[in-house]
Amino acid sequence: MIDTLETEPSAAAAVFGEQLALGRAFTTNLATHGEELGLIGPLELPRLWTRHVLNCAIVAPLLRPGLVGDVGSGAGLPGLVLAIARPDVNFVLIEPMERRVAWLNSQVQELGLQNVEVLRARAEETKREGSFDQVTARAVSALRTLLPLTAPLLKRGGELVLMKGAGAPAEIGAAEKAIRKYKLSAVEVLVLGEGILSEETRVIRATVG
Ligand SMILES: C[S@@+](CC[C@H](N)C(=O)[O-])C[C@H]1O[C@@H](n2cnc3c(N)ncnc32)[C@H](O)[C@@H]1O
Repeated sequence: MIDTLETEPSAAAAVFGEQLALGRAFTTNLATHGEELGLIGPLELPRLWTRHVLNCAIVAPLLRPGLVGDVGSGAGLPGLVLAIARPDVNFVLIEPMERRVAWLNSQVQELGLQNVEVLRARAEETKREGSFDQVTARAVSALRTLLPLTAPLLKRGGELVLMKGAGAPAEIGAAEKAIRKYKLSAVEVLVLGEGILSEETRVIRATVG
């Protein structure tokens, strides 16, 4: 099915609230420029709104006021989408690729987002260890290799909110050593969007220290 910005309207209204027009504006920009800029594959364009934007936005209620780092933001998923949905939260989008950083900066400017800093860096080279209340990531790497990139960025008591596929429980099993090394507790898989989105979103959530 090819979706439009009107697909799944109740989920869209619930996750974006008053920010819905901005969420749609970002999606339109990404649909228009995403393929030529190498941000989104042609096969993903027909389901950009539901599978990518709404699937990211559904994570918004898990965030709390404070500073969130999004590792490997790429086209802005989930970081820019979450920054739109949660203007009460500050975000640092961490992305090493110049072209993607230029895209993220252009969207921050065009959409007038006041709560976003874009940082061109690899996560392990940011020098922002211990800075963030929460860290998000989506489609960057398997949990075992993602933890060394994300966990050190958190303050003590901070939280990882990592978007994952159906293999999330197996990823946790394979990451046991890293989970111990980074002193993660309350490691859990949350399934979001059940009965609201056509495709549910899975999140691995864990606390550090
Ligand atoms: C497959 S893309 C996913 C992008 C976006 N999160 C999404 O869900 O569409 C992976 C992104 O992670 C970035 N990346 C890879 N290694 C990284 C690292 N060590 N630190 C920060 N970002 C990294 C890449 O440049 C790329 O933009």
